[in-house]
Amino acid sequence: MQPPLFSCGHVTFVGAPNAGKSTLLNRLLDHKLSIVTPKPQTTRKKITGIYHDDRSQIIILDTPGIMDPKQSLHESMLEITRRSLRESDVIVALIPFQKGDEPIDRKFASELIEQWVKPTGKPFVIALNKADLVPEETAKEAQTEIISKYKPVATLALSALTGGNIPELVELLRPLLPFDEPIWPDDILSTEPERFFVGEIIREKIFLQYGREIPYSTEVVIDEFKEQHENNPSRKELIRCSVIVERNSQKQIIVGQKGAAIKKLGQAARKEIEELLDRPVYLEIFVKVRPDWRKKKNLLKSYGY
Ligand SMILES: Nc1nc2c(ncn2[C@@H]2O[C@H](COP(=O)(O)OP(=O)(O)OP(=O)(O)O)[C@@H](O)[C@H]2O)c(=O)[nH]1
Repeated sequence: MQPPLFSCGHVTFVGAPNAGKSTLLNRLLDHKLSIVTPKPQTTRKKITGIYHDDRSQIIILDTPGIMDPKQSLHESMLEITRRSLRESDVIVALIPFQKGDEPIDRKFASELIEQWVKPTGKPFVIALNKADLVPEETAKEAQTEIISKYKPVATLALSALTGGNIPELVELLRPLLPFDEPIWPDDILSTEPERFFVGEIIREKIFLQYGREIPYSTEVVIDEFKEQHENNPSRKELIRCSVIVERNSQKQIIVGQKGAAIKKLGQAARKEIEELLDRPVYLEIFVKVRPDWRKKKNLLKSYGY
């Protein structure tokens, strides 16, 4: 008897900031890979997560949310999303339900599908996320409307937060992928290196701890990531990083009174980095002012945008 055919391919998650793309990626992988915060525009770079089961390998590209670009950083983020769409075999357009009179943002949904998804010519699924926020009847009506308007390969109402209809999404995607051997070994969850995730954890803690414009004006750069030698009694991993801000006043906020805020940041980040790496870590954080870094192409390039 022939063994069952194996499917392997690239799927891009695309949608508005805060649609729940990162939550969905983490839910599918059953692992916190992509940082999640209640603030929009948390994801700034493409995150690759690899889903495995005995019949498929789905290489998922989580992308920065689509928004009106207000500065060079946003342009670079949108270019990352465009590139991911080009690399994908299938697209999952994420449209979240919202509380209130309108169950979904119809204007944005139309822009997303007509301007971003359809021009790629790739097969697409529309996932209506946050289905836990609306009654089942509302979700069904929205699905009917979406099918007749945009003619996707399929639609599905799901909840990345509660896990509702997540296995069904995999079942929908599998037949849309090429029949192919797995590209990656089955114990690999991501192709990004450890230092990338270390930077992301620090960025997440900044998003969670500081208010207003601070998270958006901040970038994290890992300057040094060094395993300590056997003869060092603490044998801790040494991680030196820079938190880049745009103005001196922001530096003062990051540091806080007598360094209290940066100490809190360091403690929260270190705890999670140690969980990720499964070894003790010595984390040093420096704050550097780089005026208008979000508008400067050369600086953005050096930060990986
Ligand atoms: N109620 C509800 N909330 C959700 C669901 N999925 C995600 N969220 C919440 O929505 C917020 C944004 O989620 P993210 O996963 O960071 O969204 P994103 O699309 O990756 O956002 P960006 O990084 O801005 O592009 C978080 O507070 C999540 O907890 C869901 O199914 N139901």
